[in-house]
Amino acid sequence: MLEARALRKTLPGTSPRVLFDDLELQVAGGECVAIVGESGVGKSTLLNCLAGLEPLDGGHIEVGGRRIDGLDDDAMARLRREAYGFVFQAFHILPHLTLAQNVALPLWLLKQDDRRADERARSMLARVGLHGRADDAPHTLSGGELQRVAIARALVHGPRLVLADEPTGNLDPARANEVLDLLLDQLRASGAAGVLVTHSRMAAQRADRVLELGQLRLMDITEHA
Ligand SMILES: Nc1ncnc2c1ncn2[C@@H]1O[C@H](COP(=O)(O)OP(=O)(O)OP(=O)(O)O)[C@@H](O)[C@H]1O
Repeated sequence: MLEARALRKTLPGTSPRVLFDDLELQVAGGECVAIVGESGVGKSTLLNCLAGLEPLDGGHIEVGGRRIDGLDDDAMARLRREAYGFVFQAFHILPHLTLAQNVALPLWLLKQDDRRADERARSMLARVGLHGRADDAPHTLSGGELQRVAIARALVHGPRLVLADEPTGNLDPARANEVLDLLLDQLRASGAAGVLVTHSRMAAQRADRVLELGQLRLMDITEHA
């Protein structure tokens, strides 16, 4: 589902710094890998490169069989809308929209019929345990509940790849566990590939594989995580 080969990224500046070189990453559909590593090592930058939001110096990336390198900005933006789901620590839930409207956003961007988008958003909210809250405003929800909304929104359009950056960073351990269970269940059910960047050992251990970014590559540390 995700194939990244020979990725190279250098940070520009007066003294350019190589963040990764000859980096390989393959993630199958329904599989979730965690990426860990010291602060500043380049985890979020790698996620941005996988999303086509930051340029690479070399290598190639395929998502659902489509190469993303070489796509122009419009084609990349389209592919991102269709094939990607994003979950971030800060939720990015829009305060003036209801929960159902927030979850329906990816479907609106794909120009789906409003009524059908609303139905799918509501059914997705029910799947993440927020049945009956679809017409509520985001400010009435707790942090854990908001992260459930973010997961519903990331998956509502059936993406092939879900990128999550510290999705449990601001939640207490019990809530973090629940949110992770939900994310992993939904990934497996939908057959999407998941890449989860995290500092949390607990979160990393829940993934199918744990990869550490260090010395410019990803190393499989699943056995030691
Ligand atoms: N736009 C940019 N221009 C220059 N340097 C940047 C830019 N964005 C990030 N960096 C640098 O790139 C390095 C990697 O940052 P990145 O956020 O990817 O690390 P990280 O591993 O995700 O860190 P953390 O775990 O602290 O979030 C850092 O040294 C950071 O200062």
